[in-house]
Amino acid sequence: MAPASPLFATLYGIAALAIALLYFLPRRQSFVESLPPGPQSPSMPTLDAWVQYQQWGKEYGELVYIRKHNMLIINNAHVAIDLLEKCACLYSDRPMTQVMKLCEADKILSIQKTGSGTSLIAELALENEGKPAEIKKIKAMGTVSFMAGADTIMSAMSSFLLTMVQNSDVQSKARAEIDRVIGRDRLPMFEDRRSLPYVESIYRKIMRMHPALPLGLFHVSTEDDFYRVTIFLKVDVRSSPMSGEIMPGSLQVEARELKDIPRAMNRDPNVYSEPDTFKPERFLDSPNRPFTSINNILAFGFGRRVCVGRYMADNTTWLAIASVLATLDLQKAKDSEGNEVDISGEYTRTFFRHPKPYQCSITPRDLQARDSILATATAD
Ligand code: HEM
Repeated sequence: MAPASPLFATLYGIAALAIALLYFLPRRQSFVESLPPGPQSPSMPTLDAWVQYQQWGKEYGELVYIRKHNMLIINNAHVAIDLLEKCACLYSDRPMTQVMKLCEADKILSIQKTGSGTSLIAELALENEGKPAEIKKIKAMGTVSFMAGADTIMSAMSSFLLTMVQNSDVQSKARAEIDRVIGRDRLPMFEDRRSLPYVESIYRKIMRMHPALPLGLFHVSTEDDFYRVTIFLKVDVRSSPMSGEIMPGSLQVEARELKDIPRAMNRDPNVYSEPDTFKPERFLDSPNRPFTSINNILAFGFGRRVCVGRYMADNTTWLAIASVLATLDLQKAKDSEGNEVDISGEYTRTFFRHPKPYQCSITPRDLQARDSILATATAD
């Protein structure tokens, strides 16, 4: 075949360029417009941040983008599952500031890494086989787990105690269920759990209404990504930078730091009617409830970063709740004239959320309950 003349080659080139421009430019524009909405240059809340985040969720939608801080706030459980679980390989890093590095926080497993398997600890232990110093650091994970576990379970238990003091009718119903199913001769055991739906509902309700970490923990994305936009844009994203900055003209959905807000998700009025009212009965309405998967307890977070201590936390908290209900009577405290002392029900406004100190009365239900409690102290 005869070679094309230079004139034809030039004309073909111009035509191809024009078609490419027509094809790309409108989409580039629509992509830029498709960045999630959010407040412009907001001042970021330091106390009760979840309240402001939830408010932004109401104003801007389930994904709120804070451009100034390069941060996405996720207020909706379905979006959190789509991004943090279904695309977990992209959204499972943790933020690491210079100050954290200077404090050697990059050695703490729960703040690291990447990785491809399901167990980060196992992966690191294998990588560091034969290096005692590194293995020692991996073992230090136990200490971090203790810190992560102690405050969170304490928060759940404090919320439970406060809620029972404020709702003695709920306490009585739970106690009646335990007496009917287990009797009075022994304390509840794990084997009893599925026979105690009302107690389970109380536990689930506490975890829903009072997540110990109402803001969750930051996830950081390691690559650009698109969500609910066309495949065409998805392909183009591969050429865009991973710096986490929005580059002019790059087709990038900004998703560097993500905050999932368990508190907002747990109080989503589209999912829960009267989300702020403590009514465990509502968990009993559908056939499987309240015994659904532990994955439905959003307070434990999402994806590859989901709380590693959640089975321990779930069992420990449930057993403590069931044992307290079986043996103790929780009431408002009384002053010297016999009047009930009011409880403000206020919570701390910081990272770990706890009820503020309040007065209450905790006594054994009766002599039999007292004996059951004392027997645990002498049991083998
Ligand atoms: C009621 C009790 C607990 C609650 C509500 C809770 C909640 C959470 C949440 C929200 C996260 C972040 C998840 C995410 O980023 O998506 C987390 C992470 C973590 N939790 Fe818990 N937790 C509890 C108990 C425990 C216990 C008992 C342990 C250890 C024995 C523990 C160890 C950890 C660790 C090590 C991480 C970091 C995991 C990682 O970054 O890969 N937690 N927890």
